[in-house]
Amino acid sequence: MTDRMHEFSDAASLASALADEVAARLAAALRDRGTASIAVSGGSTPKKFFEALSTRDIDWSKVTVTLVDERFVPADSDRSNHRLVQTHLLKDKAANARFLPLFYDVASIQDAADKATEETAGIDNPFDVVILGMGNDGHTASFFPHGNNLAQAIDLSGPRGVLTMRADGAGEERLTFSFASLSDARFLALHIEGQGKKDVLDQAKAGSDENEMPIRAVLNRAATPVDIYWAP
Ligand SMILES: O=C(O)[C@H](O)[C@@H](O)[C@H](O)[C@H](O)COP(=O)(O)O
Repeated sequence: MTDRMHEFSDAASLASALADEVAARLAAALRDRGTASIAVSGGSTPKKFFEALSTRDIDWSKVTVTLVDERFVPADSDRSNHRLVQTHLLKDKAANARFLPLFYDVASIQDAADKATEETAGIDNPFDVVILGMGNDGHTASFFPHGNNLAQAIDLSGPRGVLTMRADGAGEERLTFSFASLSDARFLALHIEGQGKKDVLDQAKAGSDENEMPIRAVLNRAATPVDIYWAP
């Protein structure tokens, strides 16, 4: 699938432009269907974008926010993507958005994945907006190289929903939406920053082994063209 590069001079201008585009997409969904949905990634990159998006004046009360993936930690952990989104996005104008977590304090991570699948099943398909990040190892979402459930996670013939992932380099066990849940988002963005991540992207584009660099599954097989947002 073709991707579209959007390059910016700095992280602040990228954050503002991506927030404008996402707010416009969500507003269009609200106008056309009365509701809107967005799944965002965690990590360190999205903070400025989240802060900018939180100020955009749309009817957030009809927007469902969830996570592309989550570490299997409670929301009070400093490793929690829920905590990251609560701190940087779900405030200001976006304070009254509906948030659906992936982590649940249940007996096992599989029970949490099953509950997250059940709780998010009510979100209309496809997502209106999906924001992906990318690690220096070429992972995206929690599709980590050689992850124990990677083949299932990036199999587009698989079901929509949340599955578990364990992998070297992932730290905690992970909860992640499947690629089938994310691939056909109406707006599918990859948000990366720094020359190092640009080099990783170029390396991913130069090869085809998705087990080695799972971002390749998104770049090569996503149903929706990927809009890549990059700043040095
Ligand atoms: O839970 C996570 O860590 C994210 O969802 C993950 O997929 C992230 O997007 C990349 O690891 C990039 O992280 P950085 O932005 O910190 O480089």
